[in-house]
Amino acid sequence: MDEPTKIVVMGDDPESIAQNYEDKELIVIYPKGKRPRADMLLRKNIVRIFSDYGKYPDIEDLELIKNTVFYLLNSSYINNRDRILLLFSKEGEEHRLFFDMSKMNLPNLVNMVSDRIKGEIVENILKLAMSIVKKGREGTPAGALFIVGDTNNVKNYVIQKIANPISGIDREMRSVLNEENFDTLREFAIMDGATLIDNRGVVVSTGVYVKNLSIEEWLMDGFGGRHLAARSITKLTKAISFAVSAEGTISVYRDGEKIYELKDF
Ligand SMILES: Nc1ncnc2c1ncn2[C@@H]1O[C@H](COP(=O)(O)OP(=O)(O)OP(=O)(O)O)[C@@H](O)[C@H]1O
Repeated sequence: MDEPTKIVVMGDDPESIAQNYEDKELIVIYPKGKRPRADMLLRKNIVRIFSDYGKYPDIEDLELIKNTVFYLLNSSYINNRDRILLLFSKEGEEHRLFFDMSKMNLPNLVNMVSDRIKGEIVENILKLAMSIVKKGREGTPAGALFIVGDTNNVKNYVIQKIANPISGIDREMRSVLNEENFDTLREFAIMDGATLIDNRGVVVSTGVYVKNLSIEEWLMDGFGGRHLAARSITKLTKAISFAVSAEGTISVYRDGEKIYELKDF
């Protein structure tokens, strides 16, 4: 086995594994409700990620591990040249998996849309979408629709349902590139309708509806309004759309096709 370039630690007790790797850089994923010990907070070679899902990795739960790797890849914690040693603790035992990312051919959303949207914008919209899944609306599930790029053209196909609620907010506070804005942006995004984001990552409108959805597609696909709108707008324009369903799935559309899906992280 080649030397790993990154070590990812997860499971019911990630810290007991992490302490065996004092001199290594680690990405430690904490399960719901587990807070880092003080000595872990002091360690500089640790990236801490908190999973709110409350699921513990099971040796058989490859779906969860796959989604964790997807998430790390699409949030740039790892890249497709890394060799990953994934360690997880389960009921006092340490299980090991080794992934050579260059051999895995995993869908990397950033690459799939790099001709249209900057990678850092994609990463942050994905993070914002995931925070909507995790936090919902006061504890109940919430959804959203982000329509990103080709904004002038997109405006021809949408209507502003209510006076644009975000227009009074400073431009800097409307940027998805600054994670400090996420609380505000999340509140606007979970309101009725879609959120338009320009190709600099600035939210330009919220509460817009995609017009003239095809009734035939609606009937044929059994799609809900949000997913049909997400798909339709990417057929009509060069925008990329991110639909966050109330069930917790994030779907990304380009040119009328779903190109990526993230769930159960
Ligand atoms: N044409 C549209 N343009 C923008 N947003 C829409 C449109 N239609 C529906 N939505 C938004 O999607 C929300 C959910 O609508 P609906 O339940 O029909 O969609 P869905 O695809 O089944 O939803 P979910 O994504 O939660 O599964 C609506 O409350 C509204 O905020």
